[in-house]
Amino acid sequence: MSHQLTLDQIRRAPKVLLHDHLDGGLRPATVVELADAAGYTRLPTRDPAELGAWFEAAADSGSLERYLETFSHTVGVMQTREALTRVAAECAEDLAADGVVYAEVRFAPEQHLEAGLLLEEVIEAVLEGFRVGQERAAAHGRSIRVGTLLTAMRHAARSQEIAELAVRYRDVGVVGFDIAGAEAGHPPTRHLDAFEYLRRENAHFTIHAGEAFGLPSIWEALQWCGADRLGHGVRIVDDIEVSDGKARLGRLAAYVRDKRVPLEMCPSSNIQTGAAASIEEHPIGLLRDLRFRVTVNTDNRLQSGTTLSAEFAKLAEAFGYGWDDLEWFSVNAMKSAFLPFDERLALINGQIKPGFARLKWATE
Ligand SMILES: O=c1[nH]cnc2c1ncn2[C@H]1C[C@H](O)[C@@H](CO)O1
Ligand SMILES: [Zn+2]
Repeated sequence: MSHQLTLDQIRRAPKVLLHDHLDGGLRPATVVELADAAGYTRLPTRDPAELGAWFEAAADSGSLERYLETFSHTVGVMQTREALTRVAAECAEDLAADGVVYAEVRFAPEQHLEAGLLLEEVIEAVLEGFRVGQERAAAHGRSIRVGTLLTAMRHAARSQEIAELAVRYRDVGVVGFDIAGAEAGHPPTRHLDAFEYLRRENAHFTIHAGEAFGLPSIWEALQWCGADRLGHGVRIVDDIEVSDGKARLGRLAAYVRDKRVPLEMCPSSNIQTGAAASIEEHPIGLLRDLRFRVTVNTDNRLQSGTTLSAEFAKLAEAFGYGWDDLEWFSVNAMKSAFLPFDERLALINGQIKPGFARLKWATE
């Protein structure tokens, strides 16, 4: 039974993706075409293959700050309605082609105002793109549902405004809110007003925390801000001591596990930013063994040259994961989605479990 799963097999599994940035998932060829259309001249190369390699190499910096610098080019070419709609449509199509059946994709509307769009126009262009992409995928026999998360940048001061938009658009495709950007020096409590507002509105949010910065950031995100999920959260391992094969959880780690706080882990991204040393040493192995509510994600497919299937393939190789593990991660992710409970259940029982059952049966 314990044969190594291939990338091709994994692509056929019904997967769930909770942490994927719209401006970190463009096709390299699209970046080049959009740059040409907009007269954007700062790309390091106009050759799509070279550009893809450039993004990966530049993001492979060992520092979150330098990793984030690569976004100036993707954000730079995503300043018109047409560009935003195209990028969102291709995102939905690419995820569907990779076998993702439910995705939450995030972006920061405030970064797309350089050519004069209003925040509302940015959001509507992206929602339209996801609608088009889902339709195109369905026409190719691929079912995908995409929910949108609105991100506010943690170094900026627009989180309240963006949180209000997340609530305003919640019945038409926006399912939650997030903060992202450089973590050190920008604690989530700076945006407490926005989080308190969202809680009063019964809205959902996740916070990038415990990626470049350690336990205090995770503690603030959960206990001050009230985050439903943690973006990354890898540093929670700093509160776990392993000796003689036994793990001892500190109070924060115990809280995260006891409360079933979903961890949106992004293995390849963590290696590029220095949050983890290698796939083999990635905390996901320990956290999965300890039954934290771990999910597997891409973060930025362009900067990491990855797909959700490729992330699972790397984990399968490093930790010997098989279908049961992949199903566990997928059900974990679906349980943690910002969708109504009945819709989550319908996806678990209608698509994820039957899909894995078919794959297990076919490869027995
Ligand atoms: O992993 C990340 N940590 C913090 N910020 C990130 C990460 N990946 C992308 N971002 C930033 C850069 C994007 O421009 C922004 C919105 O998607 O979010
Ligand atoms: Zn992220």
